[in-house]
Amino acid sequence: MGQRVNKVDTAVTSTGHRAAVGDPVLEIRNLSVDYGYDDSAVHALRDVSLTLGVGEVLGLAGESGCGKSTLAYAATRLLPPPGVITGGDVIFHSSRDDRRLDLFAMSDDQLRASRWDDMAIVFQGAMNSLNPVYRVGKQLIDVMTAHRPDRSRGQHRARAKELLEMVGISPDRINSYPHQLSGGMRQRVMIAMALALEPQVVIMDEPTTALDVVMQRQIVEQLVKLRNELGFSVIFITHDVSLLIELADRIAIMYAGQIIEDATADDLYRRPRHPYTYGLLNSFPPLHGPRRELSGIPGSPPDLTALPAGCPFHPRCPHAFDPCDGKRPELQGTGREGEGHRQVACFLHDGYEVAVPGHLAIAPKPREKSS
Ligand SMILES: Nc1ncnc2c1ncn2[C@@H]1O[C@H](COP(=O)(O)OP(=O)(O)OP(=O)(O)O)[C@@H](O)[C@H]1O
Repeated sequence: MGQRVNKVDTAVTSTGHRAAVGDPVLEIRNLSVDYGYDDSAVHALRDVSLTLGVGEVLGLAGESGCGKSTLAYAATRLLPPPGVITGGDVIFHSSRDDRRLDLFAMSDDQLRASRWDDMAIVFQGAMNSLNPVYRVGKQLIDVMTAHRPDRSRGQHRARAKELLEMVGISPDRINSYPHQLSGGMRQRVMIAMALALEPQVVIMDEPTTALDVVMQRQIVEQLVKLRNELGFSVIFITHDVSLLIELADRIAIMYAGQIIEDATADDLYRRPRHPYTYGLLNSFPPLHGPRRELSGIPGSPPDLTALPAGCPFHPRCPHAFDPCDGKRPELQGTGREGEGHRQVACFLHDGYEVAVPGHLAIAPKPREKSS
């Protein structure tokens, strides 16, 4: 039924993560978004570039307010006012039929046809967006009927049952109303809905945040299983980087509207390069391994209407030195052997490694602040 991963080399690492970033399915290039205009504009995204590979699970993490949801809304052209896209492109490459879609150049009709079919989105609090007066089966069938009017209701009903089963819900729940399902089950229904038309990209914004840890874990495991079976690509947004270490192939860390580090999940976990990544890893308890003391990140993110000069993290950074308050570091490769993919926006990254207690013992080599 679903498309299988057969186009890309998806080498699986010892931890089960896929290592390769295959052909791109979604390219976000230099995307910038403001809320409002002029001096009071909130610069929610600044020059964000991110590529999602075919079959890849890309995690996007960062503190609240760093722009994760804005990225999801803007990249799918669902940004509500007063959000304004001030620059950039989003390109979708269909690996099924070699279509290349420039999302910002598409008409509304083209966008409507592409949504759910090419890209599906599960937004924050989606489980509460099921219509309480309709049975879940009807809601699944309605989405499919709108996009596949040539198929019979019987076919859609059979597919709805299959989808429920795929996400771990008994197919006889097709006649249940949303209030008859637990929060976890409602969230699974939303995932089933997102997968109904076999999209190539699924964007999930904090899909498990409202659920307890056990349920979160089950849903994440299910998602990985489905991705392995069906081969879709995922952008998974969360503030919980520990969850991403378990789930994602690659993780991009956002701070103040920018990507500040982008690396495979293994690399990010073992060798975080950006001091903010280090702080973030040290703010959440690991799902596995020994307990450790969590220190968090002192201070708070900057006001996005008046960003500090230089690196936006420098006022909170314990390692800030000369260039940090004057020049904005670019997101760039580290140039290190074996780190072909990793990118980091930090003046320290060259020849510098930080260690996260409880994550990995690499001796930190902090540089002295120059006087
Ligand atoms: N409608 C709006 N008007 C003005 N500013 C907004 C609006 N929506 C979001 N913002 C601002 O844009 C920035 C990015 O918000 P966004 O919701 O994208 O962050 P986030 O990382 O997804 O946060 P969270 O994890 O809390 O969902 C924040 O500073 C937020 O205050």
